[in-house]
Amino acid sequence: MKRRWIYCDNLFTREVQTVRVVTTAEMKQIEKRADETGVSYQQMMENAGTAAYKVIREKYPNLEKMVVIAGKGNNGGDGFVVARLAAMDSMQVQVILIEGAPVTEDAAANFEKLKCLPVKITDMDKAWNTTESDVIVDALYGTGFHGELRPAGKLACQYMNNQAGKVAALDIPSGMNSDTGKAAEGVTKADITVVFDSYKYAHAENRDDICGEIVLENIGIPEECHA
Ligand SMILES: NC(=O)C1=CN([C@@H]2O[C@H](COP(=O)(O)OP(=O)(O)OC[C@H]3O[C@@H](n4cnc5c(N)ncnc54)[C@H](OP(=O)(O)O)[C@@H]3O)[C@@H](O)[C@H]2O)[C@@H](O)CC1
Ligand SMILES: [K+]
Repeated sequence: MKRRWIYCDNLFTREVQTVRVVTTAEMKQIEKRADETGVSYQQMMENAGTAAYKVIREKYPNLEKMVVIAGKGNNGGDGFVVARLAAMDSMQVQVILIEGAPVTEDAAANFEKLKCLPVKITDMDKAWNTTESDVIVDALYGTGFHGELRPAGKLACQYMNNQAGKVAALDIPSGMNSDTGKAAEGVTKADITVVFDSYKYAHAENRDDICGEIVLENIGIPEECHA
């Protein structure tokens, strides 16, 4: 795998940092290597959701109500982990399924774990008025997003963008192409984006208006898997 680097000039400290940036295909290779070395896909999802939940709690310590907007892929799976941890912390949690039940094995396993917890699982029509929520977790699309938003996704992004609560995007704000940074019409505007393992090219586009604050989190992938 060809490793690419970009240089970020931190405006506050003028410190120049070197960071790793990967394509979606490279990220899949990294995850595959991690799985082969014993860090299972399920464990990576658990670590991603746990890391995101930790960041959300640190940034917004007085949370009482959370809404998770979930897609049917693995980004949605990360969102189910966040929802579970929030419910176990006695937060009021609502999960809104935008495109029905999860279709990937790992996301489906995490969805099942929600069923024994006091989590409201619903679709958009029966959702709470999320103006009452402190934080909205964008777990709709991550690196798997391509093309333009379809009607259900567009409605969900509009819903997130119109709320008073903070929007925390998992990996990539929904509607942004991971490899090109191209933003689809109606893209989610996040206050914070928690990035898993490596920056993607979308994060290097200086779209603070879409990504908000970008926080990179380790999800337990050994360093040698990136080589
Ligand atoms: N691999 C791992 O183990 C780990 C992965 N992790 C996480 O997984 C994320 C990547 O997951 P992913 O590859 O499942 O893709 P994801 O971003 O959920 O989206 C796919 C879904 O979106 C849909 N879709 C796409 N475009 C669309 C459109 N325009 N309009 C409507 N739908 C559209 C597409 O549907 P389709 O186009 O196939 O009909 C499919 O159902 C990654 O960002 C990270 O958060 C972490 O947990 C760490 C471990
Ligand atoms: K997302």
